[in-house]
Amino acid sequence: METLTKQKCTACNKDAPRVTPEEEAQLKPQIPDWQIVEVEGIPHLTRTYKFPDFQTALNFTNRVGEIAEAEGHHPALLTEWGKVKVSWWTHAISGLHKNDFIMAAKTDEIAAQFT
Ligand SMILES: C[C@H](O)[C@H](O)[C@H]1CNC2=NC(N)=NC(=O)C2=N1
Repeated sequence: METLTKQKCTACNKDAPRVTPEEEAQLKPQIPDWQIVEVEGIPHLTRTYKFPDFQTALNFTNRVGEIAEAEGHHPALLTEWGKVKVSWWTHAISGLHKNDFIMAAKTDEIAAQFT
């Protein structure tokens, strides 16, 4: 099974396929520090990263924004002093798509550059 970080997002519309439980079980081990949480009935992939200060948190936020723009797939970002909460889900299908797993893995790659 291909590494998530090497994959690109696909354009999503309302008919895009949600990840199946089997796919989720196969993909989730590549993003072990992420949680799947339901928000208003919609599953989100979410993780909170810690940073030494606000400026570093903001720099990370902007880097995640850059890859979101590059991939055409966007997160929810809550940037606070010393931490950033990142959530990925696919609005078009009100659920989780493979794109969300790809972007969570790419988010981890960016975070690794801040350690
Ligand atoms: C037109 C534009 O490509 C779409 O609205 C994209 C933008 N980014 C997106 N990001 C996410 N997370 N879900 C979407 O459904 C989505 N749709």
